[in-house]
Amino acid sequence: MSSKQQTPPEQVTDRLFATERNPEDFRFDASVARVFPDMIRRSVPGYTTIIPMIEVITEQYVQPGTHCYDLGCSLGASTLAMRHGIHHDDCVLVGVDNSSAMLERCSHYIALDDHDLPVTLRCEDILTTELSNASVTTLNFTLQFVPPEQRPGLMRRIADATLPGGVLILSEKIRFESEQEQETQTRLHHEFKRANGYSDLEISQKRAAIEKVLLPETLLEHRQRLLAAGFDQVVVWYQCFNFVSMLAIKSPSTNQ
Ligand SMILES: C[S@@+](CC[C@H](N)C(=O)[O-])C[C@H]1O[C@@H](n2cnc3c(N)ncnc32)[C@H](O)[C@@H]1O
Ligand SMILES: O=C(O)C(=O)C[C@]1(C(=O)O)C=C[C@@H](O)C=C1
Repeated sequence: MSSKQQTPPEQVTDRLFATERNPEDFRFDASVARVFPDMIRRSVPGYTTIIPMIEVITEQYVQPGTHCYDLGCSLGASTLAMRHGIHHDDCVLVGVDNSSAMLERCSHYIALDDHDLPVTLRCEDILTTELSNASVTTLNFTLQFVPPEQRPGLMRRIADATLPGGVLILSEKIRFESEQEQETQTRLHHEFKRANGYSDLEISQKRAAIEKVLLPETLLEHRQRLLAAGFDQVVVWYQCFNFVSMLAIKSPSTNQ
């Protein structure tokens, strides 16, 4: 998928939840794709730090002649960060998303990005997309939308596809064992949204819309599943309120 155009897609302010609407589960449809850069920047504390760090981490762990995957690539922000961190022209970079509305816009952003490494976009389910020979894989706020019972299988498939010395960058909204901490971190997250111009109505309607589709887990659940899947080390390299990013590493000495 590639189409060169001179102007980027219009930058639109997210007002999707600003007026009263019927309760409906959140979906990555065309209306979300249209406002997504604004929505994710104003909703996810640390997103604007995490994206450039994905470039730094990719640069550190990418291996020549390997595949790099961005699973749930949306408009390609994390894909482009990976692209800028890859300095081997024999690497293959693949972005996967099952929202055609997202991928259509993603292809424009990729065409506008002045960089030689080609990006392959697949409109596929990350649960079944082919993965192999991977040095760096990214799940930047995507696993949280996968049904929990499907998560162990996906983690195993990623770990099996990852070469010795390779990594998974996993960013997620998390929940906390302690009710008190859960309440404090949620309040601070909502304050972050308020500081970014979201009203109480927008915050509460978005909360209701994502309640059944964005299912956060604890850091311990993530860590245990990553280790059980075949990664050797899990490092939390970023946290702001209830949003974290982890690095799951396969030891260079691990035999496949
Ligand atoms: C929060 S967005 C990811 C943001 C993006 N990684 C970034 O850094 O800007 C989650 C994305 O995952 C995609 N997604 C969710 N479940 C998926 C699945 N099972 N297969 C493919 N894509 C999926 C959604 O369509 C959405 O575009
Ligand atoms: O948790 C929330 O309140 C959010 O709005 C988070 C979140 C996310 O983490 O992906 C939810 C949906 C959109 O993709 C943008 C942000």
